[in-house]
Amino acid sequence: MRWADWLLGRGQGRGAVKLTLLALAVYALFAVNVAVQVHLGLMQAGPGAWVSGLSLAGITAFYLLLRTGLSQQLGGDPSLTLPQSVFGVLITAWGYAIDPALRGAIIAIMLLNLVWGMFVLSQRQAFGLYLFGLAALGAAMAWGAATDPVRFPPAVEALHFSFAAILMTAVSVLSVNMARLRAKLGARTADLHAALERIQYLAHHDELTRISNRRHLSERLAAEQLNQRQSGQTMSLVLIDIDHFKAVNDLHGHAAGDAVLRHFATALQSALRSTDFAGRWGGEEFLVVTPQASADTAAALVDRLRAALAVTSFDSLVPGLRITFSAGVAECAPGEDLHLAIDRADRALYRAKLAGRDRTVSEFAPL
Ligand SMILES: Nc1nc2c(ncn2[C@@H]2O[C@H](COP(=O)(O)OP(=O)(O)OP(=O)(O)O)[C@@H](O)[C@H]2O)c(=O)[nH]1
Repeated sequence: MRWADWLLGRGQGRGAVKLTLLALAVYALFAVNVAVQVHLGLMQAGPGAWVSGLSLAGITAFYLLLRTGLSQQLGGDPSLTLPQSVFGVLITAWGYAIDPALRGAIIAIMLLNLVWGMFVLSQRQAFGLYLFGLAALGAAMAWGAATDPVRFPPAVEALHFSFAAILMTAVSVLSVNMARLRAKLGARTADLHAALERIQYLAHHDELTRISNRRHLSERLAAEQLNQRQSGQTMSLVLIDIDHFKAVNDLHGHAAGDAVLRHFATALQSALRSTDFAGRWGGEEFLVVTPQASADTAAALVDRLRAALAVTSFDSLVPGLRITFSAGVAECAPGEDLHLAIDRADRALYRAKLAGRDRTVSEFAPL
């Protein structure tokens, strides 16, 4: 709805603008009430106009700060809930001090000031606002009773203050409890977000090497195949298998084997171009996908990895340990069944192993 957008804006602070408009409506009705009181001779015109005018001007200023987004630049809480509540308390206490005709409504208005921040203020802020409201009302009543005991009979003021204190304390207990609940809920939501992020991470990554797992690779591969259909270009797949890895485990222990896998995955990631992606296909086997690349381009990537691995030292794990790998490269034509291409890469890898390991073999699609 366009007029609603104009009134409330479209940004993040829409909720706060809405609440401030509600406050503006309350103060406008309050001003109408004051005007009726003045008309009936129950209140003096001067103080009535001052209270209504200042409260409307103040809340309008808050509305403009929120609606124009200026409140976001002021730092602190962009909804300006605490300043608005403090303003409400001050204007209420001051209005009472200049004309006690507001006596009938004063407690209700003070309570409204406390309730206003219930869904935003922290426990400390809610408690502080309560003390401030009590002090401001007490000061207005005490000042009136001391300076004008005819219009502010001390006994009546004391009685009203004690009613206000009881009700404001009760509302403040509710408000502080609400803030505590909100804080708990916030912490729980943050925990859930963190858990969800962790689950999403684990769903896509191999826990040991921190690179993509087989599930994520398969998803990306399927997406890449769609791109490939549109571009009509060949992509290549490379299956890589670390040579004699069982011996690493058997001779140096499973922990050393794990560390070798992590080192290997890191070296593999650094050898990739920005468009390539790789992951752990299973055990000591890795799959590299090179979009828009021929088998020769993919083999060049494998050469880079072999060169990087040749200068990678595993001495910190096992002194003198050398790691080599075998690779099978297969081109995948647009629209070709991915499984067939992976099978071809697997066959090429097998041939590389048979031929003596530490080498790359390419297998091309049958014509
Ligand atoms: N440390 C460790 N070892 C693993 C992991 N996954 C698989 N392996 C081991 O990897 C080894 C694979 O051995 P094989 O399939 O016999 O192959 P290989 O010894 O590498 O020999 P070739 O592939 O023929 O060169 C097995 O000993 C598995 O236990 C892992 O996550 N951590």
